Formats: sequence, structure tokens, C-alpha cells
Amino acid sequence: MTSPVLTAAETRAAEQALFDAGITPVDLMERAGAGAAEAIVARFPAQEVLVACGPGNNGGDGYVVARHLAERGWPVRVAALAEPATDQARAMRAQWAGPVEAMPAVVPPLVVDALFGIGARALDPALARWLDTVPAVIAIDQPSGIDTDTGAARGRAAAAALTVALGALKPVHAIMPGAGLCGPVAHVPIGLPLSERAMLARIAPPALRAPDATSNKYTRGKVVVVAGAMQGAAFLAAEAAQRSGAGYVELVGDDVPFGAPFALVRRAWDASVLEDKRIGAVVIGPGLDASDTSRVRLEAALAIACPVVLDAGALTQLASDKDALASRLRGDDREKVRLLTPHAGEFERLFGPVGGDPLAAVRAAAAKTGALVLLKGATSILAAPDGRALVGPIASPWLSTAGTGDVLAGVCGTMLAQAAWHGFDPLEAVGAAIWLHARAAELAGPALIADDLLWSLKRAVAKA
Ligand SMILES: NC(=O)C1=CN([C@@H]2O[C@H](COP(=O)(O)OP(=O)(O)OC[C@H]3O[C@@H](n4cnc5c(N)ncnc54)[C@H](O)[C@@H]3O)[C@@H](O)[C@H]2O)[C@@H](O)CC1
Ligand SMILES: Nc1ncnc2c1ncn2[C@@H]1O[C@H](COP(=O)(O)OP(=O)(O)O)[C@@H](O)[C@H]1O
Ligand SMILES: [K+]
Repeated sequence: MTSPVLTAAETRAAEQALFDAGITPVDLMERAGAGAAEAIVARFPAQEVLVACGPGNNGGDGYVVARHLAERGWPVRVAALAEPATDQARAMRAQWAGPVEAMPAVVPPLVVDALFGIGARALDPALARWLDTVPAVIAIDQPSGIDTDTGAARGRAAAAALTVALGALKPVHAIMPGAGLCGPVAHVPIGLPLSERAMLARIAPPALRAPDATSNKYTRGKVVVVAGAMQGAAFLAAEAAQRSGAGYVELVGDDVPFGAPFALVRRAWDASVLEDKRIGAVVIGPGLDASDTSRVRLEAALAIACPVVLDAGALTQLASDKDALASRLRGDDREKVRLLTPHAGEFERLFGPVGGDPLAAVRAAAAKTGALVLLKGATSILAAPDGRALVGPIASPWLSTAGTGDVLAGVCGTMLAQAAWHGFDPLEAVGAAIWLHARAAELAGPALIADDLLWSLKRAVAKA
């Protein structure tokens, strides 16, 4: 249900494992370049192309791509930024039979960017300007100049028409803004050993278990959503918990109005509502204000043993005593599952600015609090206290509308309540919720409102 994502250093270590096993750097580069050319011809009609090669192994891949495209009848020009600086790149340069020109001032319509890969520093401004004027770019391994491990982009740049990820996905392919600049990503396996236990992985469709003859409403997960002053938000979370498959959802608050969905159980708040041993998860925060009443409810929720999703107003309350976060969230009980779901503003209030390396920021927040931390945004990043992290798909920008986070909180509640039943650990369960939410947004299409996600969640579950 996930694809491993390797940092530049992990990629180099994986390459080294192949070299240690007897594969030569030249063989590996041939494999990478041939695979990249294959991915290109599968997606583009034959046309004039300029392959721009840098001095390192990314440039070496470029010479291989050029040779393979030419063998397939493409009119190929090759330009070099500098002479190859590694043995394998030199060997590939020697195998390119055509001319090698200096970087042309006038750019052709299609350029293969084999300038820099995982070894890149910030681009020289003139080179960045040159790349930015190319109408269509196919990036080898990654667009040149974007930070491989953070996804931090150099200033103005257009998205590539295709990025061919060699051997492994890297953070640049998964985390915004870099992921957006990669355009469509084709993963070309080159035999790198990819651990199933990678510290970072991209969320793939989860394998959800369907109810069977032995199921009843409680085995399918009881989720309690604690309402506050703004009840709409809590309703969205509660119905999202229902629509993502929970068997029993209860909305507790004051004067919760009656109406659709009629399957939603409403109860007046009283601390005893959280004592039911059948509760699988509690969601608190959507619509929660800063009143004393809300504080009492938050404390009651934090006292229970089962997983608690803390969103919106609950995060604002927690931010008022940042130093006590870890002890308030888990106390002495390391087993307690607590999920914080901040957007960037809430994250900043709790932990300081996200900064240029969101993955590192989220990991640090999880380590500090002992909680799962999900930073929501165009790509959502989830980290566990032990450093494992998941990154979600690039989600529909139409999600940037009020209430969609409340829906996600409800889905998280259901997936955490059902985690053991699906065979997920808590990190995987929240990963499944992120995937379902993104898929629901895709199904809901343009101009969605949060309510639309409730219906499309049902279809997302069916597709998982
Ligand atoms: N080792 C191998 O045989 C394989 C390498 N692969 C390719 O190799 C790439 C990594 O190769 P390298 O480690 O050589 O790194 P790069 O090719 O990314 O670049 C490294 C070289 O460029 C210079 N450089 C970096 N940024 C620069 C800048 N902004 N301006 C000027 N010079 C700059 C560096 O000093 C170094 O000489 C991967 O991204 C991938 O494309 C893959 O083909 C897999 C196989
Ligand atoms: N530009 C965007 N592209 C994709 N997803 C987005 C974008 N902006 C927000 N989202 C998603 O929409 C949801 C918004 O949540 P949140 O900010 O908590 O809103 P609310 O509090 O109104 O419910 C999150 O799941 C977030 O990942
Ligand atoms: K590149």
C-alpha cells in the first residue's frame, strides 16, 4: 500500500549495493538510460529533441537516452554543459556517435534535461533562465536544481512534461513544490534494492477489508465525534466517519439538532460518553471553540486510552501550552495513539514555521510530541515518533475550501478505529485516510464543497 521513497544518500547506498554485487557503473547507467528512453517513447511521438547533458552521472544517463532515441529514429541533438567528469559518463559520451554542441542560445521545443540529478546544487541563474524558456522538458531522474531530499524548488520554473525517476522515487517526486514541478512521474526500476520498510513512502491505494458475515456495527468501529460551538464542522467529521465505513458513529455535544443523516447517533455531552469500551477512536477539534466547556471536553478526550484525532480547535487549545504537549498527549503511556492534523498555520502555532524542509519539520514534531503528526496541504505529510513517514498523493487543489479538513479528521477516526481489523498499524491507517480523502476529492471533481466529499468517500472506499 506504499511505494518507498529514498533520499539521495539512500539511493547512492542502494546503487552501491548493486555495485558490490558485481554490476558495473557502466551497466547500471546503460540500464537507467535505456529505461528512461523506453519511458519517453512510450509517452511521446518521435520528434526533434535536444538532450542537454551535465558533467555528472545524470549527464551520463543523457548520452544513453540520446543513443536509444536516435536508434528509434528520433532526430536527436546533444548539447553538453561541460565535459563528462565520471568514468561511466565518459564511457557513455564515447558511445554517442553524433556531434556534441555547446548549449544553444535558442531553445528547441523539446529538451531532455540530463543536466543534474541527485548530485545537484542550486542552478546557475543563467542556466535556470535557459531551462525556463524551454517549451517542454523531459527531466531525467528529476528536474535539475530542485532539492532532491526536501522538494524545495528553485524560484520560477514550469512543470516538466515528464520526469523519469530512476531506480527509486525520491522526496522531490513526492513533496510539493518539487513534486508539482516534476509533472507526470514515470518510475523506471533499475534493480535497486528497495526496502519495504523505507523510512519514507508514498501512499498507494490501501487494501481495505470489506465487512463479512461475522461483522457487526461495533466490529466495524465505533467513532465518537465531540462537537463544539460550530456544529457544521463536527457534522462533516461525523458523516465522513460514517461514509468511510465506520459501523457506529456518535456525535456528542449540546443541543445537537436532529435531521439527516438519520443513522448518526446524537447524544448530549457528559463525560461518561467517553467511557464506552467499544469506542474505537475519538475525533475532537472540528468546530471546537476556545471556551472552558471545550477545554473540559478536550481534557476528557485526552484521558482515554483509544486513538484520538486532534484537529482544528483542539490544536489551537493545545498551542496555548506548547511545552506540555508531549505529556498532555500521551502522559506516561507510550502506547496511546494521538494524531495531530494541523494545516501549515496550526503547525506554526504548535511547532514554529514549517520552513523549507516540511518532511524534517513534521518528523521533528512527531518525535517531540510522541504523536502522529499530519501536516495537511497540497501534499500531506504524516510522520510517526520513530521517524517513519508517509507522503500523500498530490491532491486536488479544489480541496482548498472550508470544511475539507473536518472531513479528513472523520476519515482518520474511522481508519484508526478499524486499524487492527484492516491489518494496519496506526501510521498506515492514517495513510489510508489520506488516500481516501484525496481520491474522494478527485471523484468529486471541480468546484467541490466539503459536503460533496461525503458522497464520493463511499466511491473511494469501493475503489480502495
Ligand atoms: N551511479 C550510476 O551509475 C547511476 C547514476 N544515476 C544518475 O546519476 C545521477 C547522480 O549523478 P551524480 O552523483 O554524478 O550527480 P549529478 O549528475 O546530479 O551532478 C553532479 C555533478 O554536477 C556538479 N554540479 C552539481 N550541481 C551543479 C550546479 N548547479 N552547477 C554546476 N555544477 C553542478 C557536481 O559538482 C558534480 O560534478 C542520478 O540523478 C541519476 O541520473 C542513475 O543513472 C543510476 C545509475
Ligand atoms: N491547494 C491544495 N491542494 C490540495 N489539497 C489541499 C489544498 N489546500 C488544502 N488542501 C487539503 O484540504 C484540506 C483542508 O483542511 P483544513 O485546512 O483543515 O480546512 P478546514 O479547517 O476548513 O476543514 C486538507 O486535507 C488539505 O490537505
Ligand atoms: K535532470
